[in-house]
Amino acid sequence: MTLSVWRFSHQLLALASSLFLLLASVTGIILAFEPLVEGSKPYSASFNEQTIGQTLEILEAQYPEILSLEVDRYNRVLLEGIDAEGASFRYYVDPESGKKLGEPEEKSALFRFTTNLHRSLFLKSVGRFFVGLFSFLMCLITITGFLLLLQRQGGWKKLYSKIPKEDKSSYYHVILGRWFILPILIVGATGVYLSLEKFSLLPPLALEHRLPEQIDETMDGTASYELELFKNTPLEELRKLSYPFSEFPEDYFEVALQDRELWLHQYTGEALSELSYPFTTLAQRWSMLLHTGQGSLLWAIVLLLVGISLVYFLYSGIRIWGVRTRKTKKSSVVVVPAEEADTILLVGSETGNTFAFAALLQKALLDLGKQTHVAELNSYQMYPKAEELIILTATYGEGEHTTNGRHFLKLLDEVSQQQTLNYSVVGFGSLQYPDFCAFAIDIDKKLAELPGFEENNPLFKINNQDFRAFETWAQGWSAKSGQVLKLEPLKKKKKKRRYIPFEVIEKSALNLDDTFTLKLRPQKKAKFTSGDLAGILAEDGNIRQYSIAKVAGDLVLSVKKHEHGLCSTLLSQLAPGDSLMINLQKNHEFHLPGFAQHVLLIGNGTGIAPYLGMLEQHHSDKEIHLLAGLRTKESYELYKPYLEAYPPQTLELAFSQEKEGQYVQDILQQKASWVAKGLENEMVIMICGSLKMQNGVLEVLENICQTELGVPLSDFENMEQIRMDCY
Ligand SMILES: Cc1cc2nc3c(=O)[nH]c(=O)nc-3n(C[C@H](O)[C@H](O)[C@H](O)COP(=O)(O)O)c2cc1C
Repeated sequence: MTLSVWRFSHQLLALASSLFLLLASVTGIILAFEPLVEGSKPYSASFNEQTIGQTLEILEAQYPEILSLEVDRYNRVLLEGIDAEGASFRYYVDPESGKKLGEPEEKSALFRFTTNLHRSLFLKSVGRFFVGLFSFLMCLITITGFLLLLQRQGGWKKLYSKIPKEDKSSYYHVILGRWFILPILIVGATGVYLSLEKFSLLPPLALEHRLPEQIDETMDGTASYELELFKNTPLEELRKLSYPFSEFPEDYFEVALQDRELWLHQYTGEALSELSYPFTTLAQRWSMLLHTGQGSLLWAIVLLLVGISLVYFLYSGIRIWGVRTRKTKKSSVVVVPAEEADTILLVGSETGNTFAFAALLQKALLDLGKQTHVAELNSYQMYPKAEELIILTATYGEGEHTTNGRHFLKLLDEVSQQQTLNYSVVGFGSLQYPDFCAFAIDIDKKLAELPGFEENNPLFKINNQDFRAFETWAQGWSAKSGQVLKLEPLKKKKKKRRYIPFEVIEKSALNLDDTFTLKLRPQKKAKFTSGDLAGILAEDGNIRQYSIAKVAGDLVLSVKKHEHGLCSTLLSQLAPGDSLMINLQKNHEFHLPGFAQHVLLIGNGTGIAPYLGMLEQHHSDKEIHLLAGLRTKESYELYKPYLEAYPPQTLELAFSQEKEGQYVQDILQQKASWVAKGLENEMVIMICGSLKMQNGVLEVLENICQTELGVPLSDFENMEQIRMDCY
């Protein structure tokens, strides 16, 4: 079965039973306190291997007439009898001294009310039926959830491996799911079992004893505690012992032990009848214990946590579902039929984000007059008028296809187009997964092999739905086609951005590369750190983001002035004393992780900026190396004051426009064995700057890992040892 079927079932079942589950969870939380309250009362005894016989001897010496003796789940010994004044009594006793401990109390009104609600919703049999049904649905929800978890984690072996942090609700939904799946399944299954039993759908629990035809007439006065069974059976084995009605040998002891029931001749101790409990009785008792926690404080606490976790699952599940439905609503407003379109935009998406990118692209293509048809990968068909095919796709599982793209590779073989299609593939993935954009890579390879397809733009991979990277791809497309694709900014969440005023403290002159640095001081309380992003609103209403450094509390950024760059022009015109509004955004993935002791910072051009702050902040607690790619020696002057104030352990500079014509990749390759050793010793490598440089560096790193260590780079990516912020 496919991922989407499991997800659909999981969501549908959860939605259908959400009200019941909420009610059952809240009442379950209250009822989990019952065993805690009961267990805390001072009536429980420790039996210390005491036998039934020893207990009877102690009790018979103190109480003139005993009717029955019962040991309950809390190890409380309940004695029923008639006292010297002829009055009947029923109380807990200490089996070692025979002393009265206290009288059984009635179940509290709160627990009675809640039990009724939990068991039958106050609807008697009808209610019980629904409770049983919903308990069954809860089992199905748990099983489908587990299958989704397996899919997500990439199999059993990785079930407890790291969970990439996406949004908070999914993250904790999965974390709690891993821990509570088994207890929830137990609660659900025992709930179903107890309901079946109440509807007499299971064999009856009562045993059918039969007396033998002949009963020994002996009445020799042997004391009951002398009887063999009582002498040899520990008290903890006993559930209930009922004394004979009279002294006649036809009346017998009724003994219920943990595993069987006996009728004992009251003088000879002969077993007149002995029947073992069938499986159903034991299952009923275990179900009761596991469903209610009665008798086990530890399990009662687990049940309490199960109740709380179920409430959280409902809350987070509804949030996840809401977010997905919103995202999956494909915002493509214009519908161009496949038969009419000259441009085909096919999308592989699971949770809808890629559709949001596709919608922007479709809009931009339509603006260029291209008749753009948008569809899922699985809808691939003949496109009689198409000239161009653009594929945007995510990757799931262990580098696998999205559900809506699972037939695509097969369809490519089966459906042949009449004319040649120019194609471009854009992969959306996450570097937190070992097989980054693997599905896009597969598609790209397949198209390259098939006749009738010609590559228009090379495969482009985007990490973490990075809109800046998508813009870079669009620029590549524009350069190739000679038409400018104008993408509207991605409307992610309609979060109100908070802008904080900063004052310009310093601005360097433009260097040969048209690059300059800005030092800005917050005019209000502002929380940020090196590696975070500064969003600056340009005249066209779009926001440009810059990686920033925090140096002595000030914000430092490096900007390359582009000829037509609205934002970079605006920034280049600032002078000390001017004010600038900045929207600060946390960029956790590009912070130095706490565990890192050795760090290799790799950057080119303006991508060096965040490192200036990291060097200052972590100068004393980490060993930091910097490998920087610049055009000329003069380009270095911009960063020199910062790097001299807090110099890295080693500084390597690659100048692409000087005689030696070096790139950071070249230096990295020269240091291959040092890099490999570092990675083995938990060194963290950070990469900031152009995507071209990032791709080159990743290629060299992959090569180093394979040749020097015999492992893929993804091993280190998964350990969060590779961190990137490229654009
Ligand atoms: C369960 C799961 C598995 C994923 N597996 C991969 C993977 O193997 N490779 C990869 O590059 N990205 C992987 N991703 C990341 C997604 O492909 C990425 O977040 C993508 O942008 C999601 O797009 P969508 O919202 O359109 O589905 C995975 C994400 C999830 C939730």
